[in-house]
Amino acid sequence: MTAGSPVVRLAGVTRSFAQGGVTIDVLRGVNLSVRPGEIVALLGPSGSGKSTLLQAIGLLEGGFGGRIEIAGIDASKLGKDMRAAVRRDHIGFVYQFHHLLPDFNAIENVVLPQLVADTPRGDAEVRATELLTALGLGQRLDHRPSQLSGGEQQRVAVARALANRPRLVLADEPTGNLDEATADKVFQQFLALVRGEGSAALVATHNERLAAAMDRVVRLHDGILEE
Ligand SMILES: Nc1ncnc2c1ncn2[C@@H]1O[C@H](COP(=O)(O)OP(=O)(O)OP(=O)(O)O)[C@@H](O)[C@H]1O
Repeated sequence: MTAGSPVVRLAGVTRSFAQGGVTIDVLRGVNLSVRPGEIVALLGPSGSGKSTLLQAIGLLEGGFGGRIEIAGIDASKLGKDMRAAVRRDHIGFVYQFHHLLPDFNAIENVVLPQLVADTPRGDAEVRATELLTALGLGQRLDHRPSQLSGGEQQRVAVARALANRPRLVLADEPTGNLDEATADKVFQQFLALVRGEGSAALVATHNERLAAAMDRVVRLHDGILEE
């Protein structure tokens, strides 16, 4: 990938689901470019296909039409293993519910994805400690998820998403599960950290106020993306 080339480039991305003999066209030709370091809000009503679009970009499933490029790699025609490799090397995920491993403490949850990416354990622990400390969790490193508040759990999930220095962070309602005050605080920390790391991000949200804090807003409407 050359310096200025997009982290994500979608051209004519489609996705349909067959349900009880009826086909719903959820994505009907989505075009999108995200530049390195750019933080983009993905707005759209419930059921408009935001999660489906993040799944396309996250290379989690097949079944999409059109072209999906991640970090200059045409992922549309890759098999499952190659898609997993692109995902591991370039993408971090934050979900509405944290999906942390319950039997592992905060630092281990942030170390594990780095071990999967062949980072030596010592380096992975240093990185995890730095990220968690930057998120205000320096005193919570050895707490398991059940010993953390909802906001703290989401911050561990943010640290985990950034652990492998992804070029792209995909976030699906990352603070949708938190009360408003906590959501605002966690979201500001998320934005500051992503900006500091220089990662690009695409953040699905219903929240216009959070969207306004990002660099650009795109909206899904009738299966098409509008600026
Ligand atoms: N695996 C599936 N099989 C059938 N239909 C699906 C499947 N996944 C999603 N859909 C349908 O696709 C549409 C878009 O769903 P999606 O979850 O992407 O919307 P969303 O914008 O993320 O919604 P929300 O904001 O409520 O999370 C919905 O009508 C949903 O029912």
